[in-house]
Amino acid sequence: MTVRSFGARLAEEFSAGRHLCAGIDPHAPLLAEWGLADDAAGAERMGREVVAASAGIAACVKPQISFFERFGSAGFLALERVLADARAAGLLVVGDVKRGDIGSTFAAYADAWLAPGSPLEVDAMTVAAYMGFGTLSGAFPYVRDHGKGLFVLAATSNPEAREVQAARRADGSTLAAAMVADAEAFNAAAFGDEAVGSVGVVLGATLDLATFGIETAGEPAAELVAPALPVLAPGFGAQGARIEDAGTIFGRLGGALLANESRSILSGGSAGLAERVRTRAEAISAALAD
Ligand SMILES: O=C(O)c1cc(=O)[nH]c(=O)n1[C@@H]1O[C@H](COP(=O)(O)O)[C@@H](O)[C@H]1O
Repeated sequence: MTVRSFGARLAEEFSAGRHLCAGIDPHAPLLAEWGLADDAAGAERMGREVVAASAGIAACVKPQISFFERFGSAGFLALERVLADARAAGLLVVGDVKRGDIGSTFAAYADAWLAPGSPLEVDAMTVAAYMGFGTLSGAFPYVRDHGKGLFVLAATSNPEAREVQAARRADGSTLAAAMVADAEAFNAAAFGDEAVGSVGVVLGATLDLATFGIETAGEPAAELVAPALPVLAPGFGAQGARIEDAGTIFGRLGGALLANESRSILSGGSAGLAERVRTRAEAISAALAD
């Protein structure tokens, strides 16, 4: 059986006009607001409700591992159930695990999150390549042959990002721009004949990307010449960026954009969740269609 690449599955979402990535971040105050206990069962319930509200509306969901990990093994079991629901609903899942390590141990993280049949199997995971892009190589067989994806932290949405990620390497490029270039080079080599690559980057929507040496000028259509670079963009909503401005913020990088909102979708209780997911999904497709 031919396995479809992660990029091909993303391309299908984008063609259907879906660009929202709904975050699953069961913060303690949000669980309280939902009338749920701050325990694994509460986190599971919130996660499964987000999955149900996102199916067919969002392009993907993004569970943040920390909120499950704090409950130990019960939290991991809760996450496994959320992941099973997402798979059954046909939703892409980006595991927000931000893994990074020397190559030999990073490979085991890749086995945990990307190996087909693993209890924690997701479609793509967030990774840190600050120990060198090559440390990610243990994940490449899953990406090339098993339809998996990576999102490499490049210019993150937090205010402290600049001191590290705008720093220049010996070759003159910023660390952030080098991550983008490495991801693009991987995609060109492994997925040159596809519309969308399978290795993407994380670029914060809160940033002036030009100051990180990342060029956004141009239209998304031009970027889709192939393979387009998937961009996971957190920072909308609670961190201050407006989803309506996504087209302006990302320019040519808007073609393969996944816009994430977590707290702004989750806050307000369970009752209005489906409506909040729907309005954010409509707002991001409108912003990128303009
Ligand atoms: O990799 C991420 O998802 C991520 C990268 C980044 O640069 N900034 C960032 O906020 N995130 C994650 O995106 C989510 C943002 O949540 P809200 O600020 O509540 O929308 C959290 O799960 C963060 O851990």
